[in-house]
Amino acid sequence: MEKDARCWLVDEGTRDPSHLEDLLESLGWEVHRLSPPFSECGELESKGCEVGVVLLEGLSSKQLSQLESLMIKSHCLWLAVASASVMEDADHRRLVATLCHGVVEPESASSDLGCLIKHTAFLSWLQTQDAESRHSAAAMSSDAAEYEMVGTTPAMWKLFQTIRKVAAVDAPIFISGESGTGKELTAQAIHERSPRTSAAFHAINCGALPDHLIQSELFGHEKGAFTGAAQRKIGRIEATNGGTLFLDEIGDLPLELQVNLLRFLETRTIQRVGGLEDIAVDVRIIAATHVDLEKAVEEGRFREDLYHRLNVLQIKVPPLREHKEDIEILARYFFERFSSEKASRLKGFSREALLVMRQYHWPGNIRELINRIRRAMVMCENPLIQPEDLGIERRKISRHSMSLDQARDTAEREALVAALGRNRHKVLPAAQELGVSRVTIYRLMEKHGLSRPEACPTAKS
Ligand SMILES: Nc1ncnc2c1ncn2[C@@H]1O[C@H](COP(=O)(O)OP(=O)(O)OP(=O)(O)O)[C@@H](O)[C@H]1O
Repeated sequence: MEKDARCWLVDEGTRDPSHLEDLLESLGWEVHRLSPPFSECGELESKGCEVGVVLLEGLSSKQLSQLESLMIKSHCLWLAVASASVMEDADHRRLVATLCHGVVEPESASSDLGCLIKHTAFLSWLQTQDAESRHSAAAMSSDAAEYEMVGTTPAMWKLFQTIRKVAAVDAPIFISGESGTGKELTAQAIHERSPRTSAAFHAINCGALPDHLIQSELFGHEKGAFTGAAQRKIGRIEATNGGTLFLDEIGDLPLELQVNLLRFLETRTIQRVGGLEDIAVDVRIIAATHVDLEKAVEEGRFREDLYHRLNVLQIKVPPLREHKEDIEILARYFFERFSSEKASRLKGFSREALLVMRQYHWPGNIRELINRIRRAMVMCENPLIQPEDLGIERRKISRHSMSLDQARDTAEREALVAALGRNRHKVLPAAQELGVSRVTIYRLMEKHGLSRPEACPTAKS
């Protein structure tokens, strides 16, 4: 054992006060003692200890609760030395069950502690490495952060690349995708990267407005145009002059208004309700729907000519189940974003919660993920969010059986996607990380149907 292995030690025991310290030092550990009051111990990061040992003996309940807070705040992993009689107490039991990675009886510490602390320190080191690579993956997706869109998978890189391309031109865009996948966010990202960025971005949900209001909402009206029109009203299209108008749920636009919208797209002018004047307006239209618009055209519910006018450029936002490898990074992103709402003892997600999130089908996509995480952050009573806090019923998790080959394939694909994501889809560093050749990476990408983006989007391109 190298001498620079450092550990914390809490030992207020009534037995031989230096027994554990001597033992740890004889095993090659540099021991740093923590003594009450634990609330004054400050941050524990300074000494570079990866692991801590707590003797659960001789601590008052106040000291125990201060110690618990200290352990939650610390970044190291903890081991308990506790006798069976101490473990009969519920508070001691909870501390061990929720915050410790191992427990040994005082009598067997001399024989068992050495091995346990070595393994725990190694686990702590692995976790630090993992956190760093996740951190750098998040930093690498800073292009995405520019749109406030998170994602490191090929599906999301493709989306970011398309956003950049379509932002540069001024044609209408049609965004399709299931509810909650990020269609509005995509529209906003396009606007922000387009030459129209300094003008307004307005979003209107065509399905949320009653038919009699939507015409005046979109086109405005003149004073006295109809009963109740006491003032002239500027419509959303006119108010967006110079900018981008996002028409969500375009499939719900009544047929007569589809005619007016088509006219606007063809002439670039509008008429307010009750007005005769043609008003020139320069607005880029981005439309979206989560229903099959082609089918609506076939069934005569949507005008074919308007469909073609709107459908010049297409973007499909993938459902969350098609980029499951992003779930963990999205979950951690939203956890940070809502961290002001969380209980102070909450530290993150348990492995089981992450696993359940990966297995779940996410019919409500990213919106559902956000809602479940916010709920879990409020409801959770442990330091780590558990599957039940997320409210995902186990029966809703796909539990289809898998052969060993399928399981290997899934693991291979996940490792590949994660390595490419962490390395901005550059093959060489991903190959080095996975310990394989570039040729193998290309072969695996082909095998798993992963295409490499032509060029990664950059923040200032
Ligand atoms: N890639 C992403 N990264 C971070 N947040 C996202 C991402 N995609 C979507 N969101 C968030 O998910 C929520 C739902 O997104 P959005 O409203 O854009 O979906 P939508 O497809 O337009 O939904 P609907 O069809 O119901 O109108 C929003 O809070 C949005 O900020």
